[in-house]
Amino acid sequence: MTGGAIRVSEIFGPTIQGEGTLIGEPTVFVRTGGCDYRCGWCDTLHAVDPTFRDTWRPMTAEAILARVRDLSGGRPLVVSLSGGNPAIQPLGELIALGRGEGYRFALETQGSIPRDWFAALDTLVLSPKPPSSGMAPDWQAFEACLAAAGAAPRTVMKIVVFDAADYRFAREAAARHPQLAVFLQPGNLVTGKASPDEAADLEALAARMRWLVETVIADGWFAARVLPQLHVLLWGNRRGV
Ligand SMILES: C[S@@+](CC[C@H](N)C(=O)[O-])C[C@H]1O[C@@H](n2cnc3c(N)ncnc32)[C@H](O)[C@@H]1O
Ligand SMILES: Nc1nc2[nH]cc(C(=O)O)c2c(=O)[nH]1
Ligand code: SF4
Ligand SMILES: [Mg+2]
Repeated sequence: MTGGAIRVSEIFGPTIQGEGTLIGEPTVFVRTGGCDYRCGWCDTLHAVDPTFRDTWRPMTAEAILARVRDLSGGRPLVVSLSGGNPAIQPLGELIALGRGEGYRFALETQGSIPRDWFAALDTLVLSPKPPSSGMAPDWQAFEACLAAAGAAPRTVMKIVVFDAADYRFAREAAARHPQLAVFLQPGNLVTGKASPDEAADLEALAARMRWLVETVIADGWFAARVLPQLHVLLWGNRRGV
C-alpha cells in the first residue's frame, strides 16, 4: 500500500444514516478495513477481522471520491466514514477534496487514535466502548481526539448499551464530558458469524430498547437520547444498507 492509500472494505449507499445524531439523513458510507479494537459484539467483523484482509482494497482519495460521486449522482450529501476504525487511515485529503465539492463528512470512531484532520470534519461521533464489549476505553486518547477536533465539527458521543453495567458506564462517560450530546444505542446481539446476513432478533432489540428508555426515564437522565439502529429495524443485519 502506498503512503496515501486508504484501505477500504466497502463503499455503499446512498441509504439513510441509521444511527445517532444524523439518523435519517441520506448518506454514502465509506467503510475502511482494520481496527485496533476487537469488541465481542462487533457487528462489522468483515471490516475488523484480519482474515477478511484480502477483501480490503487500497484506494486513493480521488478514487474513493469518484465512487461517492457515482453513487450520489454528483449531488452532495453526507459521507459517513466508518470501519473498522477509520482513524487508522489517512483520510485528510479525501475530506478536503470532498468538502471542496460540497460533500459533508461524518466519522465514527471509538476514540483511540487522534488525528489532526478531525478538525476538518462536519460531525465527529465518538463511541467509547462499554464493559460488555470486553474493551477498556483509553480516556487519554479519547481526550486527545476531542482536542484534535477542536470546536469545528459537531462532536457527539454514541454509546452502545447491552446491560446495567454498560448503562453505568454511559453515565460516567457523559459526566466526564458534559459538553457532548449523548446518544444511547441498544446493543444488537449478532450471532457471531463474521459477516452476518441473517434477520435481526427484533423482539430482543425492542425489549432492550424498552428497558433502556425506562431506565433513562426512571433515572431522570433527560439529556440522553435513546435511538435504535434504524437500518437494523428495516433490513436486519444485511451488509451494504
Ligand atoms: C462498527 S463501528 C465502526 C466505527 C468505530 N470502530 C466505532 O466502534 O465507533 C460503528 C458503530 O456501530 C456500533 N456497534 C458495533 N457493533 C454493534 C452492535 N452489535 N450493536 C449495536 N451497535 C454496535 C459501534 O459501537 C459504533 O458506534
Ligand atoms: N444505514 C446505516 N447506518 C449506519 N450507521 C452506522 C453504520 C456503521 O456500520 O458504521 C451504519 C450502516 O452500516 N448503515
Ligand atoms: S471498535 Fe468498532 S469496528 Fe472495532 S471492533 Fe469495536 S465496534 Fe467493531
Ligand atoms: Mg454498523
